[in-house]
This record gives sequence, structure tokens and C-alpha cells, in this order.
Amino acid sequence: MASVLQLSDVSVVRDGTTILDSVDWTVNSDERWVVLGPNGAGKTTMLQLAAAQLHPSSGTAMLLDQQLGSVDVFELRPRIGFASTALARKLPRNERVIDVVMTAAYSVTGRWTESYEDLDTRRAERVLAEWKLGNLAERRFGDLSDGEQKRVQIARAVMTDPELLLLDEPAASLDLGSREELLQLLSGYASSPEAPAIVMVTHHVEEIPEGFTHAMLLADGEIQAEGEIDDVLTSELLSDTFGLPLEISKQDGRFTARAQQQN
Ligand SMILES: Nc1ncnc2c1ncn2[C@@H]1O[C@H](COP(=O)(O)OP(=O)(O)OP(=O)(O)O)[C@@H](O)[C@H]1O
Repeated sequence: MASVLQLSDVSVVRDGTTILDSVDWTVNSDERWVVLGPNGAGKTTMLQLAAAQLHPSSGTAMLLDQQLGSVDVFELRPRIGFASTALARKLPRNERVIDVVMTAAYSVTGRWTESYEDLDTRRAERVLAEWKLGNLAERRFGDLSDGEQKRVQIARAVMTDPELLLLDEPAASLDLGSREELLQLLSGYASSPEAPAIVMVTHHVEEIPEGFTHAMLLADGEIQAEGEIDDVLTSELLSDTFGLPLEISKQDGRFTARAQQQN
């Protein structure tokens, strides 16, 4: 299976601080990864590397068969779908939902003078329907609920049929109903044979959709564990990563975690 991302001995240093330390990580095209770790572990930095928004300070990062640092990132970025709160803040709140999604075709936020083809419109309509947003296409983005806005961000990220989809805390701040609705959609998407490789950062194991295959645990910029999801999301490894005794269980494909009872 072809790899879409391959980090070899990658470190990221910013203002003298090592944020990622000698990371080795390969994501193959048929894998769906979740990245977990405490605040400040380096998860967002890892996604920024995977989104070609950041170069390694040392080591080698291969992204979609191109080496970061020796490729035009503007050619790479349209092949990568990225949904994050930072990106969502750039989306114009008074733009129609369909335009928020369609402008991804040009990697811009905010419709301006670009001309779109019927193909773009049809694709945006199809993606909106897939993410249960078809009836909201003409609404203003800023008027939607948080749950609907999160789905629009993902619809926008998949608009260009990316080879790698990156999701930074897609379920953060959602109420229980909106979270479950989103997880169901993400599960369906992740389980489809046409889905791209996916990397999702989250703070909560409860937010891992069914169908995710691999996990990475990160702390202090170092990988604590990585591999198949059931081998990595164990009570022992999670307790070590978060520095407190945790008990993890899995039922019907979904994980839950809680602090262990102290005697
Ligand atoms: N320019 C910078 N200079 C120094 N340190 C930085 C810089 N940018 C980020 N950091 C630090 O790097 C660390 C990792 O940040 P990052 O946002 O990748 O972590 P994270 O795991 O996504 O955290 P969170 O879960 O809180 O979102 C943090 O401690 C952050 O303060």
C-alpha cells in the first residue's frame, strides 16, 4: 500500500524550543489515524507538517511522494483536505454555505472573481448532500449551529477529493447529539473504500469514529506509541502518556476512558 506521509527522524524547533523530537511515522493510503496526547504535546504541529504548512527543522518529510522543502507547497496543498478551528475562523460568516464549500476548489476562503464550472457546483452539491447539509446550501455560514458549521468545514475539506484528509478536533465543543451525528457521518466516510487516508487529532477517545484503524500517542513532542488502534489504545499506554491511571474500554467499535478508582 502506498504511503501518503512518511516522517523520518523529523524534529521541529521553534524559537529554540523543540516541539517535535525525532519523529518517525508512516501513514498509508488505506489507514485512518487518530492522534491523542496531552495539551502542548505537539499534535497540531504534527498536523501542520502533514498539511505542508510547516517544514521540519531536521529530518525528512515525504508528503504525497514529494519531499517537503524541495517542492512547491502550493501544488501539494490542494491534494490535502484540512479542517481546523484556525481555518474555520478565516471563513466569511456571511458567505453562502455552498460557496464556503466551493471556494475550496481554488484553495481560497471567500468567493471573489474566480469562475467556477458546473462541475464544481455539482461536486459541492454532492458533498453537501453527503454531509447532510443539502437543505442548508443557500443559508449564511455564520447563521448555522456549531454542529452544522463543523460539518461544512469537513465538506469543504473533502470538496477537492483529497488524497489525505486532516481533521483537528472535529467534534470539539459539540453537544452530545451533534457529536454523535458527526461521528456517524465520519464513520461512514472512513469506512468507505474510496475514502482517503485520514489523520484526526482529538482530546477524547469517545470522539474516535468507528472504522479508524491506527493510533498515535504523543507527549512532550515525542511519540509514546503508534500502530494498530487496539494495540495502542490500552489502559497502560494511555496512562503512561497522560501521566495518570486510566482505564480504557471498547464496546461496539467505540472507546471510553475514565480515571482508575484509587483504593
Ligand atoms: N513559536 C513557538 N515557540 C515556542 N513554542 C511554541 C511555538 N509554537 C508552539 N509552541 C509550543 O509547542 C508546543 C506544542 O504545541 P501544539 O499546538 O502543537 O500542541 P497540541 O498538542 O496541539 O496542544 P493542544 O492539545 O493544547 O492543542 C506547545 O507547548 C506550544 O506552546
